[in-house]
Amino acid sequence: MSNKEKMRTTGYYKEPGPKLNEESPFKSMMERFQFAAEILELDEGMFQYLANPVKQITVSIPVVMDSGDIQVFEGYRVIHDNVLGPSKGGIRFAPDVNIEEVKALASWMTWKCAIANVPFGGAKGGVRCDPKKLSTSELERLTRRYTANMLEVFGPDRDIPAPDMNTDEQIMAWIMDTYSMNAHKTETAVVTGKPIILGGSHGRKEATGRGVVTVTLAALNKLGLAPNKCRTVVQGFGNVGSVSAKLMYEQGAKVIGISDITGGYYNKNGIDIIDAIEFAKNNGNSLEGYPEADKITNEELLQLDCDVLIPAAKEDQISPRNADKINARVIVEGANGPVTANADAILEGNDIMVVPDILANAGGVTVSYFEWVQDRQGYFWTEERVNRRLNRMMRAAFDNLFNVKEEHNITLRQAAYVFGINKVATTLRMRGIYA
Ligand SMILES: NC(=O)C1=CN([C@@H]2O[C@H](COP(=O)(O)OP(=O)(O)OC[C@H]3O[C@@H](n4cnc5c(N)ncnc54)[C@H](O)[C@@H]3O)[C@@H](O)[C@H]2O)C=CC1
Ligand SMILES: O=C(O)CCC(=O)C(=O)O
Repeated sequence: MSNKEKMRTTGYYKEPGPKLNEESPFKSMMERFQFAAEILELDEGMFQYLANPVKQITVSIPVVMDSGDIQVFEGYRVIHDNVLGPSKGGIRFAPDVNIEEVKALASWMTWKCAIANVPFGGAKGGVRCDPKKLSTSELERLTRRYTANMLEVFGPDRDIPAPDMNTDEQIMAWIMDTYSMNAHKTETAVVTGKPIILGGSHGRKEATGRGVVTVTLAALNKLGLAPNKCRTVVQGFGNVGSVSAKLMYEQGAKVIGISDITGGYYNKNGIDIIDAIEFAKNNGNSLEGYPEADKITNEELLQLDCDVLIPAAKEDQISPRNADKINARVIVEGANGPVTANADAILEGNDIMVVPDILANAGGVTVSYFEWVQDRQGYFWTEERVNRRLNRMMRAAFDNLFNVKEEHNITLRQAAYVFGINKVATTLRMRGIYA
């Protein structure tokens, strides 16, 4: 049976047709998985094992709102796999998050942890809510109730959440506290991305953006481009985007475009990113009204003529709809899933190198691993040590995948899936779970 047929039997593969959502992250993930499975000649049992998450949990989260009314939210946690170790992955709060999206994000975490060489499986969580419409105390009650519903799932040796879109160190602190109250002891290692005072790690907040820039520099080196000659565009100005923009700026790159949910901001002479970060900080974390650049749309931003494009907002931003209009030499995926699977070939055909998400944004989970190690040892590292080790691990991961790419004559994304899936499959065979 071909892998395509196997996917049909599990319902994962859908023939292209009018009902198909061509920009579904889960579909993108499965198409790339299928390609790698064929190269690796995975047998059917292994294919089925790795295609299916080990656990999918959906919970109802009743919250007493400030008005006194009860509102019920839906929350998810998907454990894709725990073969390499306890499962690991962020939690996002967003109005449109759903179980299919969380399933894709959880399996990306599995391959990402394998590539980053950290001893974790993959998981992801989400709560369907609009955090901007919640007061701080509503957000706290929501987070604590979600955590209470996940007490049997989370645990420092079982499943360890972290921040993702619209979640931050305060939310991680509430998760840690709720879990600890129920465990009757302080359990810092149950979650990463915490405030430093609660056992967080130096450098975790900046880690994802820092890792993005490490692999960007490695990619530019392969292309023979000097960072200080590169016009850079960054989509998204949250945790990942703002740090990536700042570190590229500090490398001497001219950052000509930045953006957030309010739109794009373009200045052909380059934007002072330190100034833009300060502006957003004093403007409710928003770039709206940023005076030092022209306002453009997010769509126009993605099509700017540049050397480096870092999509660091959300999934499905570059698809066949606009892939042909991308004018970059290299795309470095700060976000998870910003390029859809059916845009890959268009970008490749236009000779645009793509550094895939499961490599490019692995700096976050790498420093989360450092945080977990520090919490368990009760011994904390300096920021300099964290950054040095992060840089070394990201560079090693890039070089490793570049070798796989050259060996098989495939793209860096295909190399990432081939390496990640092969590592998990090999471990699984050795553990004997599959026997
Ligand atoms: N925070 C982390 O450590 C990691 C995050 N990621 C991924 O990076 C991406 C961004 O995450 P964070 O920076 O943590 O989120 P965040 O919530 O801090 O920032 C998201 C940013 O994207 C902007 N945005 C949202 N929708 C947009 C749109 N349609 N167009 C343009 N901008 C838009 C928001 O305004 C905000 O500036 C997500 O895909 C996330 O899964 C990946 C690895 C780790
Ligand atoms: O830091 C972590 O554990 C996971 C971060 C995350 O959710 C991701 O890499 O997508």
